[in-house]
Amino acid sequence: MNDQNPTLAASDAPVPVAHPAVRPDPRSDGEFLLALGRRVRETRDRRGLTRKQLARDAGVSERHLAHLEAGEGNVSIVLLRHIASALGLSLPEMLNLGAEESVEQRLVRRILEQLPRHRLEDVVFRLMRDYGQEEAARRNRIALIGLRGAGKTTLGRRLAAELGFRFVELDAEIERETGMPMGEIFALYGQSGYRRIEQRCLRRALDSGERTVLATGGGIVSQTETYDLLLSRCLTIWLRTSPEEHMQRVSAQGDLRPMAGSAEAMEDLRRILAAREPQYLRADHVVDTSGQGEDESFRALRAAVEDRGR
Ligand SMILES: Nc1ncnc2c1ncn2[C@@H]1O[C@H](COP(=O)(O)OP(=O)(O)OP(=O)(O)O)[C@@H](O)[C@H]1O
Ligand SMILES: O=C(O)C1=C[C@@H](O)[C@@H](O)[C@H](O)C1
Ligand SMILES: [Mg+2]
Repeated sequence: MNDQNPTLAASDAPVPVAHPAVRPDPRSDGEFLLALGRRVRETRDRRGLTRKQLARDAGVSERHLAHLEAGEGNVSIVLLRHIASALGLSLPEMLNLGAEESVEQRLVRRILEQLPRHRLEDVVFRLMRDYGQEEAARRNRIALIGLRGAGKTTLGRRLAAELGFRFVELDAEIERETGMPMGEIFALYGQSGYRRIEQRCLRRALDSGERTVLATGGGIVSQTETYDLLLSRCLTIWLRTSPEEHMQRVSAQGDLRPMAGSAEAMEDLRRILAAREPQYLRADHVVDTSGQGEDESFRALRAAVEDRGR
Protein backbone atom coordinates (compact mmCIF):
# COMPACT_ATOMS: atom_id res chain seq x y z
CA MET A 1 0.00 0.00 0.00
CA ASN A 2 1.28 3.45 -0.81
CA ASP A 3 0.08 6.96 -1.54
CA GLN A 4 -0.76 6.10 -5.11
CA ASN A 5 -2.82 3.08 -4.23
CA PRO A 6 -5.19 3.66 -1.37
CA THR A 7 -6.71 0.20 -0.93
CA LEU A 8 -7.93 -0.50 2.58
CA ALA A 9 -5.96 2.37 4.01
CA ALA A 10 -3.07 4.57 2.96
CA SER A 11 0.04 3.78 4.97
CA ASP A 12 1.33 6.14 7.60
CA ALA A 13 3.72 6.18 10.51
CA PRO A 14 2.60 5.49 14.09
CA VAL A 15 1.65 8.69 15.88
CA PRO A 16 2.28 9.26 19.60
CA VAL A 17 -0.58 8.68 22.05
CA ALA A 18 -2.14 11.86 23.38
CA HIS A 19 -5.46 11.01 25.01
CA PRO A 20 -6.04 7.29 25.29
CA ALA A 21 -9.60 6.25 26.08
CA VAL A 22 -10.52 4.22 29.14
CA ARG A 23 -8.87 0.80 29.07
CA PRO A 24 -8.07 -1.81 31.71
CA ASP A 25 -5.13 -0.73 33.88
CA PRO A 26 -2.20 -2.73 32.51
CA ARG A 27 0.02 -2.20 35.57
CA SER A 28 1.03 -4.89 38.03
CA ASP A 29 -0.11 -4.57 41.66
CA GLY A 30 3.40 -3.41 42.61
CA GLU A 31 3.37 -0.68 39.97
CA PHE A 32 -0.09 0.40 41.10
CA LEU A 33 1.04 0.71 44.74
CA LEU A 34 4.12 2.69 43.68
CA ALA A 35 1.93 5.08 41.67
CA LEU A 36 -0.46 5.42 44.61
CA GLY A 37 2.43 6.16 46.97
CA ARG A 38 3.78 8.78 44.58
CA ARG A 39 0.37 10.38 44.33
CA VAL A 40 0.02 10.65 48.11
CA ARG A 41 3.52 12.08 48.50
CA GLU A 42 3.16 14.58 45.65
CA THR A 43 -0.25 15.78 46.84
CA ARG A 44 1.04 16.10 50.41
CA ASP A 45 4.01 18.17 49.12
CA ARG A 46 1.74 20.41 47.11
CA ARG A 47 -0.46 20.94 50.16
CA GLY A 48 2.66 21.86 52.17
CA LEU A 49 1.98 19.16 54.75
CA THR A 50 4.67 17.23 56.58
CA ARG A 51 4.24 13.50 56.86
CA LYS A 52 3.65 13.94 60.57
CA GLN A 53 0.82 16.45 59.96
CA LEU A 54 -0.89 14.29 57.36
CA ALA A 55 -0.59 11.19 59.57
CA ARG A 56 -2.20 13.11 62.40
CA ASP A 57 -5.01 14.58 60.23
CA ALA A 58 -5.79 11.20 58.69
CA GLY A 59 -5.51 9.26 61.92
CA VAL A 60 -2.82 6.86 60.70
CA SER A 61 0.61 6.14 62.09
CA GLU A 62 3.50 7.98 60.50
CA ARG A 63 5.21 4.65 59.82
CA HIS A 64 2.15 3.36 57.99
CA LEU A 65 2.05 6.51 55.89
CA ALA A 66 5.78 6.24 55.10
CA HIS A 67 5.23 2.69 53.84
CA LEU A 68 2.31 3.78 51.71
CA GLU A 69 4.30 6.64 50.18
CA ALA A 70 7.15 4.25 49.40
CA GLY A 71 4.73 2.02 47.49
CA GLU A 72 5.14 -0.73 50.07
CA GLY A 73 1.94 -0.46 52.06
CA ASN A 74 -1.33 -1.99 50.92
CA VAL A 75 -3.63 0.12 53.12
CA SER A 76 -7.27 -0.65 53.78
CA ILE A 77 -9.86 1.23 51.75
CA VAL A 78 -11.09 3.01 54.89
CA LEU A 79 -7.62 4.28 55.78
CA LEU A 80 -7.08 5.40 52.20
CA ARG A 81 -10.35 7.30 52.42
CA HIS A 82 -9.12 9.07 55.56
CA ILE A 83 -5.83 9.98 53.89
CA ALA A 84 -7.60 11.21 50.75
CA SER A 85 -9.96 13.31 52.83
CA ALA A 86 -7.07 14.82 54.82
CA LEU A 87 -5.52 15.77 51.47
CA GLY A 88 -8.78 17.32 50.27
CA LEU A 89 -9.38 14.62 47.64
CA SER A 90 -12.26 12.25 47.08
CA LEU A 91 -11.40 8.57 46.89
CA PRO A 92 -11.93 8.42 43.09
CA GLU A 93 -9.66 11.46 42.71
CA MET A 94 -7.06 9.80 44.87
CA LEU A 95 -7.23 6.62 42.78
CA ASN A 96 -7.03 8.46 39.50
CA LEU A 97 -3.34 7.77 39.27
CA GLY A 98 -2.53 9.31 35.95
CA ALA A 99 -2.08 6.11 33.93
CA GLU A 100 -4.88 7.15 31.61
CA GLU A 101 -4.51 10.90 32.00
CA SER A 102 -3.34 13.19 29.26
CA VAL A 103 -0.98 16.03 30.09
CA GLU A 104 -3.87 18.49 29.85
CA GLN A 105 -6.07 16.47 32.18
CA ARG A 106 -3.25 16.27 34.71
CA LEU A 107 -2.68 20.03 34.51
CA VAL A 108 -6.35 20.80 34.97
CA ARG A 109 -6.56 18.40 37.90
CA ARG A 110 -3.56 20.05 39.57
CA ILE A 111 -4.97 23.54 39.11
CA LEU A 112 -8.28 22.44 40.60
CA GLU A 113 -6.59 20.70 43.51
CA GLN A 114 -4.77 23.89 44.42
CA LEU A 115 -7.88 26.04 44.40
CA PRO A 116 -9.79 26.53 47.63
CA ARG A 117 -13.25 24.98 47.46
CA HIS A 118 -15.08 28.31 47.55
CA ARG A 119 -13.53 29.25 44.19
CA LEU A 120 -14.78 26.13 42.40
CA GLU A 121 -18.21 27.62 41.77
CA ASP A 122 -16.55 30.42 39.84
CA VAL A 123 -14.59 27.85 37.82
CA VAL A 124 -17.81 26.03 36.91
CA PHE A 125 -19.47 29.30 35.80
CA ARG A 126 -16.51 30.25 33.67
CA LEU A 127 -16.32 26.82 32.04
CA MET A 128 -20.03 26.86 31.31
CA ARG A 129 -19.80 30.33 29.82
CA ASP A 130 -16.80 29.50 27.65
CA TYR A 131 -17.47 25.88 26.74
CA GLY A 132 -21.10 25.11 27.56
CA GLN A 133 -22.51 26.33 24.26
CA GLU A 134 -19.58 25.06 22.28
CA GLU A 135 -20.19 21.60 23.71
CA ALA A 136 -23.85 21.75 22.70
CA ALA A 137 -22.81 22.79 19.18
CA ARG A 138 -20.29 19.98 19.05
CA ARG A 139 -23.09 17.50 19.62
CA ASN A 140 -24.84 18.80 16.51
CA ARG A 141 -21.94 17.48 14.48
CA ILE A 142 -21.40 13.76 14.78
CA ALA A 143 -18.29 12.41 13.09
CA LEU A 144 -17.71 8.72 12.47
CA ILE A 145 -14.15 7.54 12.17
CA GLY A 146 -12.57 4.18 11.44
CA LEU A 147 -10.93 2.17 8.69
CA ARG A 148 -12.65 1.09 5.52
CA GLY A 149 -15.56 -1.25 6.15
CA ALA A 150 -16.06 0.12 9.66
CA GLY A 151 -19.63 1.06 8.75
CA LYS A 152 -19.21 4.84 8.64
CA THR A 153 -21.37 5.19 5.54
CA THR A 154 -23.89 2.46 6.27
CA LEU A 155 -24.51 3.37 9.91
CA GLY A 156 -23.90 7.11 9.42
CA ARG A 157 -26.61 7.39 6.77
CA ARG A 158 -29.09 5.61 9.05
CA LEU A 159 -28.14 7.79 12.00
CA ALA A 160 -28.57 10.98 10.01
CA ALA A 161 -31.99 9.86 8.76
CA GLU A 162 -33.12 9.01 12.27
CA LEU A 163 -31.87 12.24 13.82
CA GLY A 164 -33.03 14.41 10.93
CA PHE A 165 -29.44 15.57 10.32
CA ARG A 166 -27.87 15.90 6.89
CA PHE A 167 -25.36 13.21 5.96
CA VAL A 168 -21.96 14.21 4.57
CA GLU A 169 -19.38 11.83 3.17
CA LEU A 170 -16.05 13.64 3.40
CA ASP A 171 -14.34 11.54 0.71
CA ALA A 172 -17.21 12.37 -1.67
CA GLU A 173 -16.84 16.08 -0.87
CA ILE A 174 -13.15 15.83 -1.69
CA GLU A 175 -13.89 14.11 -5.00
CA ARG A 176 -16.46 16.79 -5.78
CA GLU A 177 -14.10 19.63 -4.90
CA THR A 178 -11.28 18.26 -7.06
CA GLY A 179 -13.47 16.75 -9.78
CA MET A 180 -11.37 13.60 -9.54
CA PRO A 181 -11.82 10.11 -8.13
CA MET A 182 -9.84 9.26 -5.00
CA GLY A 183 -7.17 7.21 -6.79
CA GLU A 184 -6.37 10.08 -9.14
CA ILE A 185 -6.15 12.61 -6.32
CA PHE A 186 -3.60 10.41 -4.57
CA ALA A 187 -1.69 9.81 -7.78
CA LEU A 188 -1.55 13.50 -8.61
CA TYR A 189 -1.13 15.16 -5.22
CA GLY A 190 0.27 12.35 -3.08
CA GLN A 191 -0.72 11.76 0.49
CA SER A 192 0.24 15.23 1.79
CA GLY A 193 -1.64 17.04 -0.97
CA TYR A 194 -4.65 14.88 -0.31
CA ARG A 195 -4.51 15.70 3.40
CA ARG A 196 -4.49 19.42 2.61
CA ILE A 197 -7.60 19.13 0.48
CA GLU A 198 -9.21 16.95 3.14
CA GLN A 199 -8.66 19.66 5.75
CA ARG A 200 -10.16 22.33 3.50
CA CYS A 201 -13.25 20.22 2.86
CA LEU A 202 -13.58 19.40 6.53
CA ARG A 203 -13.53 23.08 7.53
CA ARG A 204 -16.24 23.80 5.00
CA ALA A 205 -18.41 20.94 6.25
CA LEU A 206 -17.97 22.08 9.86
CA ASP A 207 -18.67 25.72 9.14
CA SER A 208 -21.98 25.12 7.39
CA GLY A 209 -23.92 25.43 10.65
CA GLU A 210 -26.20 22.55 9.68
CA ARG A 211 -26.69 19.61 11.98
CA THR A 212 -24.56 16.93 10.41
CA VAL A 213 -23.50 13.31 10.56
CA LEU A 214 -20.08 13.17 8.94
CA ALA A 215 -18.45 10.02 7.60
CA THR A 216 -14.72 10.67 7.39
CA GLY A 217 -11.93 8.92 5.48
CA GLY A 218 -10.03 6.29 7.45
CA GLY A 219 -6.79 8.27 7.35
CA ILE A 220 -8.13 11.53 8.78
CA VAL A 221 -6.39 10.69 12.06
CA SER A 222 -2.98 10.85 10.37
CA GLN A 223 -2.86 14.61 10.06
CA THR A 224 -2.73 16.08 13.54
CA GLU A 225 -4.19 19.50 12.75
CA THR A 226 -7.10 18.06 10.80
CA TYR A 227 -7.83 15.45 13.42
CA ASP A 228 -7.59 17.95 16.30
CA LEU A 229 -10.06 20.15 14.42
CA LEU A 230 -12.44 17.21 14.04
CA LEU A 231 -12.14 16.25 17.71
CA SER A 232 -12.71 19.77 18.94
CA ARG A 233 -15.71 20.53 16.75
CA CYS A 234 -17.54 17.19 16.57
CA LEU A 235 -18.82 14.43 18.79
CA THR A 236 -16.52 11.72 17.43
CA ILE A 237 -17.21 8.02 17.40
CA TRP A 238 -14.75 5.32 16.41
CA LEU A 239 -16.48 2.40 14.73
CA ARG A 240 -14.10 -0.33 15.63
CA THR A 241 -13.78 -3.88 14.37
CA SER A 242 -11.11 -6.52 13.86
CA PRO A 243 -8.75 -6.45 10.84
CA GLU A 244 -10.39 -9.66 9.62
CA GLU A 245 -13.85 -8.08 9.64
CA HIS A 246 -12.61 -4.92 7.92
CA MET A 247 -11.15 -7.10 5.19
CA GLN A 248 -14.17 -9.34 4.96
CA ARG A 249 -16.65 -6.43 4.75
CA VAL A 250 -14.68 -4.55 2.11
CA SER A 251 -14.32 -7.70 0.01
CA ALA A 252 -18.03 -8.44 0.39
CA GLN A 253 -18.71 -4.99 -1.07
CA GLY A 254 -16.98 -6.25 -4.20
CA ASP A 255 -13.68 -4.42 -3.75
CA LEU A 256 -11.23 -7.23 -4.32
CA ARG A 257 -8.12 -5.03 -4.46
CA PRO A 258 -7.14 -5.70 -0.88
CA MET A 259 -7.28 -9.43 -1.59
CA ALA A 260 -4.79 -9.18 -4.44
CA GLY A 261 -1.79 -10.02 -2.28
CA SER A 262 -3.91 -11.51 0.43
CA ALA A 263 -1.43 -12.31 3.22
CA GLU A 264 0.53 -9.12 2.68
CA ALA A 265 -2.61 -6.95 2.54
CA MET A 266 -3.82 -8.50 5.79
CA GLU A 267 -0.46 -7.75 7.40
CA ASP A 268 -0.62 -4.12 6.16
CA LEU A 269 -4.11 -3.77 7.53
CA ARG A 270 -3.14 -5.09 10.96
CA ARG A 271 -0.16 -2.75 11.08
CA ILE A 272 -2.14 0.32 10.01
CA LEU A 273 -4.94 -0.41 12.46
CA ALA A 274 -2.40 -0.87 15.27
CA ALA A 275 -0.59 2.36 14.31
CA ARG A 276 -3.82 4.34 14.17
CA GLU A 277 -5.44 2.82 17.23
CA PRO A 278 -4.04 5.38 19.72
CA GLN A 279 -5.46 8.15 17.58
CA TYR A 280 -8.82 6.45 17.02
CA LEU A 281 -9.01 6.01 20.80
CA ARG A 282 -9.06 9.78 21.23
CA ALA A 283 -12.66 9.75 19.99
CA ASP A 284 -15.44 10.59 22.45
CA HIS A 285 -16.83 7.08 22.09
CA VAL A 286 -15.74 3.73 20.77
CA VAL A 287 -18.41 1.44 19.32
CA ASP A 288 -17.10 -2.07 18.80
CA THR A 289 -18.99 -3.68 15.94
CA SER A 290 -17.01 -6.93 15.90
CA GLY A 291 -19.15 -9.99 15.46
CA GLN A 292 -22.28 -7.86 15.24
CA GLY A 293 -24.89 -7.40 12.58
CA GLU A 294 -25.68 -3.95 11.23
CA ASP A 295 -28.81 -3.49 13.39
CA GLU A 296 -27.00 -4.35 16.60
CA SER A 297 -24.17 -1.94 15.75
CA PHE A 298 -26.66 0.76 14.88
CA ARG A 299 -28.30 0.41 18.29
CA ALA A 300 -24.87 0.67 19.95
CA LEU A 301 -24.08 3.76 17.89
CA ARG A 302 -27.39 5.32 18.83
CA ALA A 303 -26.69 4.65 22.51
CA ALA A 304 -23.24 6.26 22.22
CA VAL A 305 -24.74 9.38 20.65
CA GLU A 306 -27.31 9.64 23.43
CA ASP A 307 -24.69 9.24 26.15
CA ARG A 308 -23.57 12.64 27.38
CA GLY A 309 -19.96 11.73 28.07
CA ARG A 310 -17.55 8.88 28.38
N1 LIG B 1 -21.87 -4.65 12.36
C1 LIG B 1 -21.80 -3.98 11.23
N2 LIG B 1 -21.81 -2.64 11.24
C2 LIG B 1 -21.71 -1.94 10.11
N3 LIG B 1 -21.60 -2.50 8.88
C3 LIG B 1 -21.58 -3.84 8.81
C4 LIG B 1 -21.68 -4.63 9.96
N4 LIG B 1 -21.62 -5.90 9.58
C5 LIG B 1 -21.48 -5.93 8.27
N5 LIG B 1 -21.48 -4.69 7.78
C6 LIG B 1 -21.33 -4.36 6.36
O1 LIG B 1 -20.04 -3.79 6.26
C7 LIG B 1 -20.06 -2.78 5.26
C8 LIG B 1 -19.58 -1.46 5.88
O2 LIG B 1 -19.30 -0.63 4.82
P1 LIG B 1 -19.32 0.94 4.84
O3 LIG B 1 -19.18 1.35 3.41
O4 LIG B 1 -20.46 1.45 5.61
O5 LIG B 1 -17.96 1.24 5.63
P2 LIG B 1 -17.17 2.60 5.66
O6 LIG B 1 -16.65 2.70 7.03
O7 LIG B 1 -18.02 3.69 5.14
O8 LIG B 1 -15.97 2.31 4.68
P3 LIG B 1 -15.17 3.32 3.69
O9 LIG B 1 -14.07 3.90 4.50
O10 LIG B 1 -14.68 2.41 2.63
O11 LIG B 1 -16.12 4.34 3.17
C9 LIG B 1 -21.48 -2.67 4.74
O12 LIG B 1 -21.57 -3.39 3.56
C10 LIG B 1 -22.30 -3.31 5.86
O13 LIG B 1 -23.46 -3.90 5.36
O1 LIG C 1 -7.49 4.98 5.38
C1 LIG C 1 -7.01 5.80 4.58
O2 LIG C 1 -5.85 6.19 4.65
C2 LIG C 1 -7.88 6.34 3.52
C3 LIG C 1 -9.19 5.95 3.43
C4 LIG C 1 -10.11 6.47 2.39
O3 LIG C 1 -11.40 6.68 2.93
C5 LIG C 1 -9.61 7.77 1.80
O4 LIG C 1 -9.85 8.83 2.69
C6 LIG C 1 -8.18 7.68 1.45
O5 LIG C 1 -8.05 6.67 0.50
C7 LIG C 1 -7.30 7.36 2.64
MG1 LIG D 1 -17.81 5.00 3.52
